[in-house]
Amino acid sequence: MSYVLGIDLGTSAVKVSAVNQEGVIVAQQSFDYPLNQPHPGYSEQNPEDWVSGTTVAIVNLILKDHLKPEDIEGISYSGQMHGLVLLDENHQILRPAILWNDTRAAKQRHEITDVLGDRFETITKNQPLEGFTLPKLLWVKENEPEIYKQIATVLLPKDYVRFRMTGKLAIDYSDATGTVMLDVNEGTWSKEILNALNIDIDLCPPLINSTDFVGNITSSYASFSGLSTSTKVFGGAADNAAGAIGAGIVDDKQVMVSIGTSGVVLKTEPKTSNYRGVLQFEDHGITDQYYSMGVTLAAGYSLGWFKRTFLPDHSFDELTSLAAERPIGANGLIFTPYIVGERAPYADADIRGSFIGVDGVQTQGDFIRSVLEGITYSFKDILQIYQNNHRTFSQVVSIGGGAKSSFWLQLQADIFNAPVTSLVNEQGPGLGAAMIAAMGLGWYSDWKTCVAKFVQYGKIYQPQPEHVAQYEQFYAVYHQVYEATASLSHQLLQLRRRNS
Ligand SMILES: Nc1ncnc2c1ncn2[C@@H]1O[C@H](COP(=O)(O)OP(=O)(O)O)[C@@H](O)[C@H]1O
Ligand SMILES: O=C(CO)[C@@H](O)[C@H](O)COP(=O)(O)O
Repeated sequence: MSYVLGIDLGTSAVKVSAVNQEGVIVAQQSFDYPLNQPHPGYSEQNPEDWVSGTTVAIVNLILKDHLKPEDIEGISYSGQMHGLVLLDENHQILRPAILWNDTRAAKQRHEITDVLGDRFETITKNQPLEGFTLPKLLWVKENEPEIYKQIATVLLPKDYVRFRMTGKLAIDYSDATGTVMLDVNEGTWSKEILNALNIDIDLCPPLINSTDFVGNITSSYASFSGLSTSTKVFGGAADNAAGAIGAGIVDDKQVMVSIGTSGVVLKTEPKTSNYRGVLQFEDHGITDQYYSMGVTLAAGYSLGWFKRTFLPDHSFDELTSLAAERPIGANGLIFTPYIVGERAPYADADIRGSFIGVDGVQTQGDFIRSVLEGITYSFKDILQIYQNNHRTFSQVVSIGGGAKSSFWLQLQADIFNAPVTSLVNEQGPGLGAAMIAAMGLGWYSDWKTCVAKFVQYGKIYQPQPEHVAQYEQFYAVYHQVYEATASLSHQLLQLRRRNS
C-alpha cells in the first residue's frame, strides 16, 4: 500500500494525516504547541516547537498506527500563513516567529503606504496589513536592528519545517502572495517594493509551485523521525489554499468557510478580480488559479478563549450543547469577536470585542451562544462583500475545528441563508496537503480526478426560513456594533498600553 502524508501546521497544533491512493485518511496524529502573547497585539511561536510537534506526530504514525516508512511515498504541507521566520547565514533561527495574528506592526503598515501609495495595491493586490509578513520584517528592521543585520533568509512557518526535513530553502506561490512582497501579476518577488523599502532581495527564498518536488527526506531527519530517505517532499501551500483544495474548492460554485484559530471566507477568483485590499487576494495552491478571502482574526480563538477563561473543564461539545439550549439571539446578547483586533471587513488592529446587552437573566449558555453567533455574523459581514460584488455561489463548505459541531453548522446555514456542508473528515487543510503530495507524485492526471477521489462531503444543512428571519434581525444590530464601539475600545487599548 502507498500513502502520502499531509502536514497541517496550524496555530493551535500540527495535525498529520496519512492518506492512501483511494483518498481515505487511514491515520491521524496531532501535537499541540503554545502561542505566546507577551504584550497586547503580540503573538509568537517557537519554530522549534513546530519541528518537534511534527516529528512526534510522524513518529506516532509509524509506531502507534504501524505505518511502514517505505510505504510513505510523498509528503506535503499546509501552513499557517504570513508568519515571519528569520534565519541567519548558518540557517539558525534568529528570534521567535511573529505570527499572522500579531498586530504590532501598525506603524510599518502606514510607512509602506506612505512610500508606495497606490503602487502597493497594484503590485500585490492587497493592502499592507500588519498581519502580513512585510510589515513584520520592517518592524524587526526598526526595532531589532542587531537581529535584522544577521538575517540571511526569510521563511514562512511551513517552509521552515520543510527546510528541516529536506535541507532545501523555498517558498511556494500561495504563501509568497501572503508576504505582500510578491508581484502577483509577474509571479516574481517585487523589486519595486523591496528596493523602495531597502530590503535585500536575497533574503527572499526561491519561488516554487505547490506541487513541485523539493527534495527527499534527509538522512539526518530520517534517523530523527523514522521516515525513509526515499520519501519525496513537495512544496505545499498556505493553509487556506490547502484547505480550499481539501474542501474541493477548485471552481467558483462553492464558498469555503474555515473556523480554525482564525476564521476565513474564501472564493476562487479570476486573476483580474480586485477587491482593493478589502478582501485578501492570493495565489491558489493550484498553479495559475487565484482566490479571495476575508479573515476574522479570532474565530475559533474566541470560543477557545471563552472556554479557557470561564469553562476550562468543559469540552467544546459541552459548550455547544449548552448554547443549543438557549434561544436564537442569546436572550438579547451580542458578542463581537474582535478580541485580538480585526482584519476584514474592518482592518483595525486596535478594535476589541464586546458583549452588548448583558442582562441578569442570561446564563452561561447564552454567553456561549452569543460567541458562536457573533463569530458567524463576522463571516456574514464578509459574505455581504461578495454579494455586493455580485458574486454568487450555491453552497458553503465548512472546514476547521468549528465544523466538528453540527449545531454550529446549522447555525451557519441559518445565518448565511445558504446550504452548508462539511467534509466527512473535518481535516480540510491536512487533506489538501496530502492531495498536493499525491498530485506531485503524479498519482492523478488532473485536480478534478484527485478531488473526486479525496473529497467527501457529509450532511447538507439547509437554512430554516423562520430561523433565517430571526437571525437577520439580530445581525442588523450586530452590524452596528463596530462603529458604535470603535472609539471606546481604541481609548481602552491606549490606556492599557500607557499603563503596561
Ligand atoms: N467540537 C467542537 N465544536 C465546536 N468548535 C470546536 C470543536 N473542536 C474545536 N473547535 C474549534 O476549533 C478551533 C480549533 O480549530 P483548528 O482548525 O484545529 O485550528 P488551527 O488550524 O488554527 O490550529 C478551536 O479553537 C475551537 O474554537
Ligand atoms: O492569516 C490568516 C490568513 O490570511 C490565517 O488564516 C492563518 O493562515 C492562520 O490559520 P489557522 O491557524 O486559523 O488555520
